[in-house]
Amino acid sequence: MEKTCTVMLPLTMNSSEKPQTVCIFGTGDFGRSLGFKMFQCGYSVIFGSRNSRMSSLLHSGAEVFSYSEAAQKSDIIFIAIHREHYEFLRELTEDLNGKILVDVSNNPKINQYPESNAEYLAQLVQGAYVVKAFNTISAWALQSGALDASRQVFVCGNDSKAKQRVMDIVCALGLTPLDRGSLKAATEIENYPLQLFPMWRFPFYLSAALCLFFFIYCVVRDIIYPYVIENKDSTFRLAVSIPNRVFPITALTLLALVYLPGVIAAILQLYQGTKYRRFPDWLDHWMLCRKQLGLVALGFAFLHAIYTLVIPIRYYVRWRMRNTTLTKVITKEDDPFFTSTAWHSDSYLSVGILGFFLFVLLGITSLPSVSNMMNWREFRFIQSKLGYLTLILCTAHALLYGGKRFLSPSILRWYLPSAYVLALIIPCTVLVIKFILIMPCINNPLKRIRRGWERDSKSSESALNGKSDI
Ligand SMILES: Cc1cc2nc3c(=O)[nH]c(=O)nc-3n(C[C@H](O)[C@H](O)[C@H](O)COP(=O)(O)OP(=O)(O)OC[C@H]3O[C@@H](n4cnc5c(N)ncnc54)[C@H](O)[C@@H]3O)c2cc1C
Ligand SMILES: NC(=O)C1=CN([C@@H]2O[C@H](COP(=O)(O)OP(=O)(O)OC[C@H]3O[C@@H](n4cnc5c(N)ncnc54)[C@H](OP(=O)(O)O)[C@@H]3O)[C@@H](O)[C@H]2O)C=CC1
Ligand code: HEM
Ligand SMILES: [Fe+3]
Repeated sequence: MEKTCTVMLPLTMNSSEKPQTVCIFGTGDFGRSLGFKMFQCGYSVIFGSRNSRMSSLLHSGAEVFSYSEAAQKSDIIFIAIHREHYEFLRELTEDLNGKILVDVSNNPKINQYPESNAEYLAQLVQGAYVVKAFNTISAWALQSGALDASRQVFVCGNDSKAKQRVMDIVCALGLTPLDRGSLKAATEIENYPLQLFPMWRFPFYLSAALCLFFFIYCVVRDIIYPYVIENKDSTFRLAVSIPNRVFPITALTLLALVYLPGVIAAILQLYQGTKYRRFPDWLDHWMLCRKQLGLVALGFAFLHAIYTLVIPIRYYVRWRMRNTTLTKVITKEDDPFFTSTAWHSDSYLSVGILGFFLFVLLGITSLPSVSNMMNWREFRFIQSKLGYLTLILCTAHALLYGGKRFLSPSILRWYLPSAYVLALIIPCTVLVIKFILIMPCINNPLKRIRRGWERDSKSSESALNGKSDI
């Protein structure tokens, strides 16, 4: 669960105290916005600039000096300048000695330089304490106050006192500081705003691949097969029928893939007899993007629910109903009511609706504002226990929908079973393995491993004991 770490610090300055003076190098977009925000929050702001004339763009009360003069007036300096222009700071080494320099810079490309901008700044001005911060907050957001995106400010630096000073300022501006450790973390912090939804990439590509596969599969079975065998044009199915197969199948498969890494992890832990060995990278990454996988699955389930709503108003469905009724009337054929069929239809629909309800509940509890109100046990109860219940209900929905036809040879077309049969493979596998894992004879050793017990250390211990006995 991703919880934000909020460092609790006093937000306001004591009004009887003299306002703290901060210095900003650079009167560009970011420098001006940061200066304005700090001014609003009670700081006294001075700017260092190549041109020490007061600009009309700066807030009233701001003072502008040459870089060298400004540096002498404050012990904390924000460097709101692009990295390529840092070189002149070398000449100010004396003025900047012992000062805290806050590097706010970003680069246009990931890993553009061998070292991070903050480390480069630390090399240029050796006697200063460099802290990386604020690069994830945009100038526009600072100025407009509309911090719609993240309020998190990643901070890193080698000097803890300097870092704390910067974090105090972050808090005073109403933002959330996140301590990322030493200046070595600057590369990662600088790459962060350049990444485009990194945790969503795997779920996105996976769902696109699944959709494409099932789409082609359904086109072959439901459009090409009737055309080749009966010369029937079923292309109209491309609009609703096939999407309403592909989307729920993708949703169910993705939901199962949310719970698959958990069982693989449990099997690995049992096999290795310890929880202290790292999972392989692919499994680690998979575990970390389960939330995103789950939310993409929820999106597809929503599409299925909406497509299902329109079934009764479809021309094809109404035509078939009219046609069946007319045929029955003409042939004077009886149309008996089968309670078992009614049960079958109602039960798969009801199980689907309940599954969908729990699915939505999982989605709601993944909202930070909701998950922040829950403790760890409550969150795990919903995500893990109710999550499995969701998987059981959705799998049962598809199984019941298949009903008796499920594996009958008559539904094979060119030896291909219905798409939902394929869709059931992963969910059923996950549920069967989970069922085996929760059996006491397997669950108990697993629980012990998770509490820190190690099989190897015990066997090596007993081997040692054996040796000492000899
Ligand atoms: C709509 C939707 C929304 C979701 N939202 C969220 C969300 O907001 N946040 C979220 O985290 N997930 C979310 N998920 C994903 C999923 O529900 C959770 O990850 C859930 O907790 C998985 O349960 P589990 O029982 O499989 O795994 P877990 O119980 O988490 O773990 C499975 C196994 O891995 C082991 N394990 C896990 N981590 C470690 C570790 N670090 N070291 C050693 N062993 C470890 C456990 O001991 C256990 O054996 C969402 C899913 C859906 C469908
Ligand atoms: N804009 C944004 O939303 C964000 C910007 N940042 C970072 O903040 C820093 C400043 O960005 P931004 O304000 O947008 O950029 P601007 O181009 O608007 O401002 C850069 C400032 O650097 C100063 N400067 C010093 N030396 C030179 C030089 N040789 N040539 C040109 N300018 C020089 C100038 O100030 P003067 O004329 O007073 O000397 C100039 O105004 C960058 O490192 C950027 O990555 C980080 C997060 C968001
Ligand atoms: C509001 C809740 C739901 C309703 C009313 C509902 C209804 C239906 C209906 C009517 C069908 C048959 C479609 C057809 O005949 O073409 C169907 C099929 C199916 N549903 Fe649902 N469903 C719901 C939720 C879900 C959820 C949450 C999942 C799983 C994530 C799911 C997975 C499936 C699958 C896999 C099929 C088989 C698709 C096929 O091959 O045709 N459903 N559902
Ligand atoms: Fe989480």
